[in-house]
Amino acid sequence: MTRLSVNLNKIALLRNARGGGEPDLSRAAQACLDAGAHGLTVHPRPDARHARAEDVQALAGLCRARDVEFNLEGNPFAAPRSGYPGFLALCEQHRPHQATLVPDGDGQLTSDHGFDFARDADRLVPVVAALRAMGCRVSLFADAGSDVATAARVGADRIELYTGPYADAHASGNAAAALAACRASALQAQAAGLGVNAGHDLSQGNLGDFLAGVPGVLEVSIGHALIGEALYDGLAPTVRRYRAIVDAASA
Ligand SMILES: CC(=O)[C@@H](O)[C@H](O)COP(=O)(O)O
Ligand SMILES: NCC(=O)COP(=O)(O)O
Repeated sequence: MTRLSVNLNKIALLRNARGGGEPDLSRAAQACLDAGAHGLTVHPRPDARHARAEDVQALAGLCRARDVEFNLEGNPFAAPRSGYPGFLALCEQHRPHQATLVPDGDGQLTSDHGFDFARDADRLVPVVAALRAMGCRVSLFADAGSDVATAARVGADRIELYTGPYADAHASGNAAAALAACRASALQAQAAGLGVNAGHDLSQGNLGDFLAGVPGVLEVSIGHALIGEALYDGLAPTVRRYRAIVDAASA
């Protein structure tokens, strides 16, 4: 069964544009859960452009109260700074159910690659161990075609396949090769004992084909397209449509 985690970064981005409290992240979170989202995701960035440390606290509490998964994303190697205590500190304070590690540079517009496992494996080992000791499931952002089995050797529970290239290929009408690469990496990860999540630029237009082509995806985290589509159709109806897609793929 594939679970839907709604990423709320873009609600926070809109709120921050005016510096006040609207749109209210907790209200949006409640609406997503009421409409059937299985969990919530945020990816606070060190520049605090969208989700912030106080949002992490609020959403962690809400997810605990609603007994749903809270997925916190971030780069464990990014330096703490004013307003961003660092990814491990956020996990230590708020204990997300899942910590998804993403190797973003500080200045990146958005996530655009997974870990280089040959280079990063050694320094991931203590980080993964520390997060697991906090009780977090650990997922590592991974490119299709990378050496995903290494994620098991560093102690991770899951990988999250970076689906940006698949989404781009789907938009240009020729997703077969990108989908085959995701499928091969998912099978490789599963053979190594890892669970497989997926995310980035998934949308109502490409999600069904993705789930039909990649077996056993446990969770998709979706934000940018979902929040954009919700501008036209409303947040609750949009979440319900995503739920229908993941439910159909899981049937
Ligand atoms: C890991 C991933 O693909 C998402 O977290 C994505 O990075 C969303 O972040 P932004 O909303 O900052 O683009
Ligand atoms: N992990 C991916 C995520 O949380 C959402 O990515 P996007 O849908 O905002 O591109």
